[in-house]
Amino acid sequence: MNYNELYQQIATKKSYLCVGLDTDIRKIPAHLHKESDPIFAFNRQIIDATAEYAVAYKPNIAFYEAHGPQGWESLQKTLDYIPNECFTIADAKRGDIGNTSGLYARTFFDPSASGLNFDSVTVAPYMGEDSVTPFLAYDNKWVILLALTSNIGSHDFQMLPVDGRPLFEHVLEKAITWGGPDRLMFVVGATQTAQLSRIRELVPDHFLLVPGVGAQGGSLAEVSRIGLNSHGGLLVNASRSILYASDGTDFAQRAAAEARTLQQEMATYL
Ligand SMILES: O=C(O)c1cc(=O)[nH]c(=O)n1[C@@H]1O[C@H](COP(=O)(O)O)[C@@H](O)[C@H]1O
Repeated sequence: MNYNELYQQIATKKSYLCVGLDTDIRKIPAHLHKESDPIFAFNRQIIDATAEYAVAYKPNIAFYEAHGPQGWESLQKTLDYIPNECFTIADAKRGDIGNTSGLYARTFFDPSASGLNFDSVTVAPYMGEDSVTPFLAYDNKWVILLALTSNIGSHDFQMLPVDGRPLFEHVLEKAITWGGPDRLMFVVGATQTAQLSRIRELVPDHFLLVPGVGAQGGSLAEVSRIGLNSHGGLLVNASRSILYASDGTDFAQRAAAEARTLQQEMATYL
């Protein structure tokens, strides 16, 4: 999916909601455990319930690969089920020496190799340019680079001063020389709004993937006030607050209600 198609979808749905498919077998409703593939059975109903409110879906790969081959199968079926108009994110946080990154890119971007055909993958910047550029070698595929993450550990390295400025600023400045706003996005945690104006100064046109509203307590209002640009420019993710709004047979209805509440708030900011 390209930049304009993504923006068009945001404008049409009046939403920049990304539903995170962090599907935890221990948290899904008991009645689904009798299904042959409980994870897919859960995801299918979540996708059906939220697709009118969401522009993107983000399966977190850990929740699938933890189950071995059966988990990869659930992931494949889930990806194939996501409506075509929605942007898809493999939240895998990969990155390694060049030839290894090349194989990670094939895993998520080359259906003839792996069966998977994601629009984007999350990548860690720590190993530098040659660990990131193999993901940029695929047409119409995106890298979503970790810039300033939502967790407390973000202070350990990302906020460390380097030449008088936090390390994450150097990551942003360097990375925009590798890919433009049509190929590269950045992860910025919703808990990091104190840094968001500065981030928007450095990358005014790039999309930001913003996780951390809902269960991690980030403010959609604050993120939107500072982070939106003329093309939307944000994908705001919520996972647990949508997926596990109920653990009963009404889980999909409750997920829809959560997604709708977020979408309606987003519509007021667009
Ligand atoms: O890359 C991510 O998506 C990510 C980056 C980050 O800084 N913080 C963060 O929470 N995430 C992911 O976003 C999702 C957040 O889930 P909830 O807190 O349940 O909404 C999880 O899949 C995390 O792995």
